[in-house]
Amino acid sequence: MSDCDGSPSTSSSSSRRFSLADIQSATDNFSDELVIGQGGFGKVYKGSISDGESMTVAVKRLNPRSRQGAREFRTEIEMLSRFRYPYLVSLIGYCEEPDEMILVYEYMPRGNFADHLHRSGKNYSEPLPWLRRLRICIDAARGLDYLHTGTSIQPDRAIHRDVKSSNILLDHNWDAKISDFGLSKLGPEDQAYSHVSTEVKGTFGYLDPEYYLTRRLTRKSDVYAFGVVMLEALCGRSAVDFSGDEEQWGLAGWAQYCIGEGTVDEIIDPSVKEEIKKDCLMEFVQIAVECLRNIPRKRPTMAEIVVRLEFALALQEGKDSSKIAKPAKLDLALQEGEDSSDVVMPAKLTFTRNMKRFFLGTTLVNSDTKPTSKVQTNHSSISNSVMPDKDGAMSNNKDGVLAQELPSGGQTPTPSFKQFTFTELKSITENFSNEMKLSEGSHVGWIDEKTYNPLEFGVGMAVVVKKITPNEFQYPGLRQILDFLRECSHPNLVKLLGYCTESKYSEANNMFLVHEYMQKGSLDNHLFREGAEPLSWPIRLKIAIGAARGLAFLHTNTNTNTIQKQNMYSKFAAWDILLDKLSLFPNSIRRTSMQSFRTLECQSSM
Ligand SMILES: Nc1ncnc2c1ncn2[C@@H]1O[C@H](COP(=O)(O)OP(=O)(O)OP(=O)(O)O)[C@@H](O)[C@H]1O
Repeated sequence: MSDCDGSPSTSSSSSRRFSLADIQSATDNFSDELVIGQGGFGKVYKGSISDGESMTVAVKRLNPRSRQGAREFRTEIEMLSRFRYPYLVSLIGYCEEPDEMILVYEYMPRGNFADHLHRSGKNYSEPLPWLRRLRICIDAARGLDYLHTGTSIQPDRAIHRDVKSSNILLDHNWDAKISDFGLSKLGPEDQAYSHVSTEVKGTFGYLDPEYYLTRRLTRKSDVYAFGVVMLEALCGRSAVDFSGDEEQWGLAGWAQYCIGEGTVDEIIDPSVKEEIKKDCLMEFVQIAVECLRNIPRKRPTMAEIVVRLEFALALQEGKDSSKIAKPAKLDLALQEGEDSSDVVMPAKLTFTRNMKRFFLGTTLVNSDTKPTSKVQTNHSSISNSVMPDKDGAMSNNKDGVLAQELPSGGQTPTPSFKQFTFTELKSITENFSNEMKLSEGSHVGWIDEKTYNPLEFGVGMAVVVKKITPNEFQYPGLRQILDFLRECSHPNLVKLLGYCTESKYSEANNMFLVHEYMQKGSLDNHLFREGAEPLSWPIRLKIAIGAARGLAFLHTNTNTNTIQKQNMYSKFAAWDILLDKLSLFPNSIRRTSMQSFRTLECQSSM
């Protein structure tokens, strides 16, 4: 497991570097009147920066006496630059000068969840209704699920390590986001249940006892802490409270005792007690109890918690419980007596098949993404002169679609993707040979997993090089497409690795996308192909769950409007679901012949 406590670079492309003068001007020279919070790192100020127009921000200034500060400062920048998601607080920038370390975040006007639950702090006005508490828990669980699951472009996953109600911040609409990543740890993608031995860190009251005893940190430590947050939401008590009898000091222990004794009613926050529907309460308490299980393996995953909390919400909202399907256990393997953490969802959606649909016919949400009169609709009007040259630089032709939409200087708009040269693509696909052809416009090839450099047949990672015709990409333009694809980063979406726009070396102004190769082809092959080995029911269920997750992500998290979100696919079908080699066929041969690749891919949607 890699450790983010090293010294990651603070020069993040996605965060802005501020001067001390900028920050002083934003906070009225760190005026005490603008202090909105105080944590272990230092004071937090409300400020205002201008970036064309003025924006309210939260400014966290390291207290020079904080011993952990420098390390946490770098971890926070590293983490928040990698993981951007609606349920994680956004880092806007930072300031690093000889005696100053300052972080600048989006401002969350309703402060933290803890202050509302425990009725303290400036932001507290009146008790939060139960529905709001439930929705906040769901948002926070989504943020943690994303952190645990990783992104497909950024292969790292992470453990937050300091989940608590004061690290759940609330925006104007009461939407919740996870904050404070200073203690987080990065972990590799391929170890679902990885652990690392660390110096024990976190906050008392939320500390996973197993981690405390063994120093083995896993994602399930976050799950434990999240269970404590759920109990805080239910009981309106702090995780640690020394004001009562000794047995009540720690909320986790006390609440579990009461639940076990059947006296949970006595510890529910009186201000919400009458609001909570019985079946919702039962589901909620059951999830919390499972989060607090002694054996980390037996705790649910954050993904499962999200689904079950959504079910609890549906019950609370009065949906007829007989008509709501109780969520199937995501960890099917648990039903089969295996470790739920090792369950791999083998299904991923392909979403580049008909990209034009994602953009055409509707207006994009961002004002700067709206089609302009300069956008040409006749693809023959895109000439070589507006495409990047061999080094990716753009011409100055201001009338061209791409010239107008790519940043000046031809900087790669999506640094997470590799910009392949056409020569590299030729090398990867053995000169686009028939031997390497998967389907019309798609070739398979091999690259180095780390550098993405071409490798010889069968060595390294298999990828698909897919041709995109001008008809597909001319509207809304390359930059839009790449921005969109960068957003489409989810474990259940086929992972995009890079692209190539060297049109003058390719025929007909095509561009190319390079994405991971899903070795087992599309689902229809396995369901309908004559002679295909039947898929077992648990596998079908896993595939359905994986595909549903991919769709849910496309529907809720991409920067498109509602109509687009609901119409990502005109006809979603089995060939949009691709299967990889993981877990589906555990004994499959690692180096499969091209013939069998092609047999499986013959009806693939790529
Ligand atoms: N982006 C933000 N918008 C609004 N308020 C914020 C923001 N970030 C932090 N705060 C406020 O400042 C408080 C202190 O934040 P900080 O993350 O430094 O500490 P903490 O998590 O409460 O404690 P510790 O750092 O010791 O774990 C938060 O609880 C919150 O009330």
